[in-house]
Amino acid sequence: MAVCTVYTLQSLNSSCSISSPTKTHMGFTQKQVFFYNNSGNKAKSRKLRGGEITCAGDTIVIGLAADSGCGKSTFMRRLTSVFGGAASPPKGGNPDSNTLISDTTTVICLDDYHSLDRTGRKEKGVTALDPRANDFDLMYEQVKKIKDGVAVEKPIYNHVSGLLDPPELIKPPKILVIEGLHPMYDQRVRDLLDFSIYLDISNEVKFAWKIQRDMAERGHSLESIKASIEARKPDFDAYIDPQKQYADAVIEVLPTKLIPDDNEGKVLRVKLIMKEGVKYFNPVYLFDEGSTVSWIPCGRKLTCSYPGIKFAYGPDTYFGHEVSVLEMDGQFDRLDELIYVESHLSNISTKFYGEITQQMLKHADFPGSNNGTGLFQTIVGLKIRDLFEQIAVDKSSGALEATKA
Ligand SMILES: Nc1ncnc2c1ncn2[C@@H]1O[C@H](COP(=O)(O)OP(=O)(O)OP(=O)(O)O)[C@@H](O)[C@H]1O
Ligand SMILES: O=C(CO)[C@H](O)[C@H](O)COP(=O)(O)O
Repeated sequence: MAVCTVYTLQSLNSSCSISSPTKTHMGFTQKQVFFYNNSGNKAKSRKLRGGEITCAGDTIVIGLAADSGCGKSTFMRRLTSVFGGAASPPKGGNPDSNTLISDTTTVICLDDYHSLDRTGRKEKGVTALDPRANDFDLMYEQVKKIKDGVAVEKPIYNHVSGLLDPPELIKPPKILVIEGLHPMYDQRVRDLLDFSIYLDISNEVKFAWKIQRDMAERGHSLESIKASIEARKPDFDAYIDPQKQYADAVIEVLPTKLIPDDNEGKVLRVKLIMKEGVKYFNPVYLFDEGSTVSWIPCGRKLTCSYPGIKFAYGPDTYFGHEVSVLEMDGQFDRLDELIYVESHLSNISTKFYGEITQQMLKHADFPGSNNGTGLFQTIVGLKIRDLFEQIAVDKSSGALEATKA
């Protein structure tokens, strides 16, 4: 019979400590243990053999990188929905907070680590994409603390005023998502990530989306949108784009190949590039793992109007890494028929038959729900849930082993 000791459990995580009486469960003498973080607050809990084990430092960290206006917010809404429950800004806090909190996830926007406000950037002649306009030391220090189970006072960059507002308290969640321009730029921050995603929107498509949003919704002129994209491009190429080489999954959005010389940017070709050999992440495949497949699903079971839909799947290399690539060109006419495509995909980490289709139907009004952007964002959301659950199981069995020692 084993009894867990302060020493074995502390060795799991330096920010844990232990107290409380002994409890017997299935012949296994186990303490009812509680962990406290370094500030003395009782931390999160998880179940272990019927006993309640509460431990700081269980937060997994996901990085999502993309340029502004490339669909990060939409992706976050899909991701938090996979975990259930609505995401909202911290209650009673700054109305211009960029943070979104749900039961399981906290999404922080890395714009909050701008070290220069809008005026400061103008005076120094740097863009927000320039590392000199961002405080990577603080970003690292705070993400590390949250990962270790310690709450932090994170700054807020106010996108309305362009100023740095007083900080807000961020408590360690189960899943912390850091989204923004530079989650993978600084090696120290990159090393804290359990999984990373890069949204790679080609220039043509980015331009079309920017026009759609900034002209229709924000009243900007076509000329000013063009000028803003041009002004950001050198820094985007220098500091943002290179991060994709580090990503575990890349969603690449390109113009369609189904319409010759298309320049409308409405029909999209989307690739999901998945790195091989990443712990807790098994790439999705179509029909047969490792084969090269081309599939036109249009016909009896999937309604397709012009220009149709084409899928492709196969192995490739990406920045010297082995990857699997799933591609979808075209768009769905009827989302309920997506189940036909879903049933031909494997390793999708769903909990029940049709879960992808259900998620897509639930958010049919989100941008990209009729094409590969929505489909692949949903799939990546499910893979993140799976990764989180696998890590939790591993940590629980690690704790159990420790208690047996
Ligand atoms: N998958 C998509 N298909 C079509 N348009 C899209 C898609 N994703 C985003 N967009 C367009 O881009 C705009 C920006 O999307 P979103 O707000 O999700 O991006 P963001 O990266 O969070 O932007 P920002 O950082 O500037 O707040 C949307 O309003 C929409 O017009
Ligand atoms: O690239 C951006 C990240 O979303 C913004 O442009 C950056 O945060 C600067 O913000 P603002 O537009 O308020 O000056």
